[in-house]
Amino acid sequence: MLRRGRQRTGTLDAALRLAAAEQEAQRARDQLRAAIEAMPEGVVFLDEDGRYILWNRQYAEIYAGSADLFKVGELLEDQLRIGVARGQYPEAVGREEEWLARRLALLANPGGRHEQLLADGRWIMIEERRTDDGGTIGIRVDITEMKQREASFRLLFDENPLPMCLVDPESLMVRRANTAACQHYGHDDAAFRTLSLLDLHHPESRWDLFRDAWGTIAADKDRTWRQLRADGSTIEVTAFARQLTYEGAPVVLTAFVDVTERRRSEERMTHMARHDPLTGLPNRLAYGEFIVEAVSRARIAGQHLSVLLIDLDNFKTVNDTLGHSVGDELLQQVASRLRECLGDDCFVARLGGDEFAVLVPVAPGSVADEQIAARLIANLSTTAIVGGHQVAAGASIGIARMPADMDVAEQFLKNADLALYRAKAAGRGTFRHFEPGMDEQLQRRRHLEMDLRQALVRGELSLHYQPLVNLQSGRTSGYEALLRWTHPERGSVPPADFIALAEETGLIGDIGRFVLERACADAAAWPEDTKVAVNLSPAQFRNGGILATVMRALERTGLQPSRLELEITESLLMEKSESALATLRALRALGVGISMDDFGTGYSSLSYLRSFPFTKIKIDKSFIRDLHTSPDSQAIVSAIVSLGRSLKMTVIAEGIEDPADLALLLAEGCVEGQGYLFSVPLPLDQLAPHEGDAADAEDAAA
Ligand SMILES: Nc1nc2c(ncn2[C@@H]2O[C@H](COP(=O)(O)O[C@H]3[C@@H](O)[C@H](n4cnc5c(=O)[nH]c(N)nc54)O[C@@H]3COP(=O)(O)O)[C@@H](O)[C@H]2O)c(=O)[nH]1
Repeated sequence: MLRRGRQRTGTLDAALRLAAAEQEAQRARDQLRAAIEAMPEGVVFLDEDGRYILWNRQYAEIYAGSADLFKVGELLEDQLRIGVARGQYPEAVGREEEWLARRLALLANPGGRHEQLLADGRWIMIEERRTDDGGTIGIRVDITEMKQREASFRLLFDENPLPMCLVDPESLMVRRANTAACQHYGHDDAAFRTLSLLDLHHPESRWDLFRDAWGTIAADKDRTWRQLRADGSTIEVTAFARQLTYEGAPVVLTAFVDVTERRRSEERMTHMARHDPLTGLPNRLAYGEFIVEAVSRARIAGQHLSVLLIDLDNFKTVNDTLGHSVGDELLQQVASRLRECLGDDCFVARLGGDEFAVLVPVAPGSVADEQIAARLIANLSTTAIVGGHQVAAGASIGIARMPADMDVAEQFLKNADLALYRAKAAGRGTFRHFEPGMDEQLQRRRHLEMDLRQALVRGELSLHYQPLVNLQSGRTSGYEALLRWTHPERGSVPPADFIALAEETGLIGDIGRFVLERACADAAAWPEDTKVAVNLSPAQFRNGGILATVMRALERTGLQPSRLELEITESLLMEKSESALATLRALRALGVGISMDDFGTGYSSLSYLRSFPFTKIKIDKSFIRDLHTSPDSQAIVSAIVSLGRSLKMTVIAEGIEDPADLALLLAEGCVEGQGYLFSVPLPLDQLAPHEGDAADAEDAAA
């Protein structure tokens, strides 16, 4: 009884222990289930044969297409087969057995991760591991969003028209390059993967990459680099870099914008802004900048500089007579000659028009600047063939020195300009140094110019007339028209003080027209046999239109062309201008008389007499002034008178003041005379009756 009782008690205990153990196991299973249900991933437990033990709701949701068949003890392999049959795995379609074999092999050797595409488009990442009891725990993570992001990135990267690379931030090796990068650099993707960012850099600018520091680039800083293409050509790119993670590793996404063309056009624009397009020389702007820097450097270093301001003597004539294209070609040739003549240490620029400037470093006390100026003048004076014509540019040069003349850049050119003005006034083809006081003279000249511009408008210009007397008959054969300027404050301004200024400033055009029209109009009222002589300056020929001006004056006033005499000087013929000679011939053909003024003062007067058939030669007053006391002057006057007779040209002597000189001229047979002995130049309303005055003077000479 007791034994049976003990047996019963033992069985009960065992049953109780079992129940308790089962309870414990159930509690553990419940806890495990609760734990895996709380996990966001799908979780599945399989036994050592690959049969289902446990899975959570997320797992069932992922495989909703076959979850109805999930049962404890069922083989995962069977579920996979059913899933394949139901079309749950698109990657298996058409190669079902192969897919299953691969999947089961992964299941049999768990430990890694792989991805799986489901029929509804979701991507699942599977990670399987062995458990201690030989079973398997499987984790399923929905990576659909990540896969979409990756696909978008790939699309953005691969299809991007901008060249892009993924670069390893440590080694700078290119991990991937997109199609645009392959096309742009000329490397294929495989070649790219063997290159580092340094290999893309131009050897001379590799330092840029180090200087920019990769860390700085990665910190969203954009840089412009010089790089090389596969064919060796150089390009300039702006690189945009951003740090990101690619396939689980940090990379720097680098996009390159090719700025080669933009840079080139910027360089072209900068070059154009600072260079003269015609000659390629630096322009006034570049010169101004250069001189400021050079002066400040020279001041610090105690060096000396000279500015040579060059103005071409014959440019305007070439331009006006041969046309602008010849003028342009002349400027180009001058620029080449300047480059050839000057050393590398000289800076040459075209400041505009026919004005060039050279900056020359000189040793203290040296006259190297003068030697250069002389060399340039000699070179530019030699004839060149321009547009099929023989042309000598000729040049005048103004020199200013630093620090001798000043040490401020702005004053440098101004002083050279003043010196240039002096060089031109000295007859051109020469150079002059700046001298203190020049500025004051220039100011005076500018004021005079301003007043002269107003003179015509305000009616301050008028004509005086000086008789031209027939020495044999004593009759007044005509009058020379001489310009007079009466300024309200300056008073009477002599022509010698303003004619040259009018020529240089171009005002001679308007003034010359006024003189011609006034003189023709006044002469039209004189007796029919009385002529009028009008002075023409070479500048009126250079600017063209003189023929038309004369014709218009004759037409408007009705004066017979044969009653007009134009006085020209040798300087016009010295210019050897074909067009000036052609104009003279046309005027002569009209019937207008042409008189050579100041004869004997030029260098080769006789040769000019062959260039053109003058109607009259006027012996310069310098030979008449001392005629009766100078045997030399007598010989010259005698020669000119006989020359005129042989060439059938009337000879007139100007500046007759002394009756003794008149007597000698009469004895030589000089035809006409002019001078204070007969009359000073007078206003129209004070002209004496023609015949009386001259006869009186001749009586005095007898
Ligand atoms: N292009 C133009 N030039 C002109 C015009 N009007 C004048 N001029 C030129 O200016 C120069 C000075 O002229 P001006 O002061 O009028 O002197 C003239 C005469 O007054 C002077 N002269 C005349 N007789 C005597 C004399 O007996 N003695 C003496 N010392 N001087 C005298 O000579 C000047 C005339 O010279 P020329 O022209 O050579 O006959 C002068 O070069 C003028 O040509 C103008 O409208 N246009």
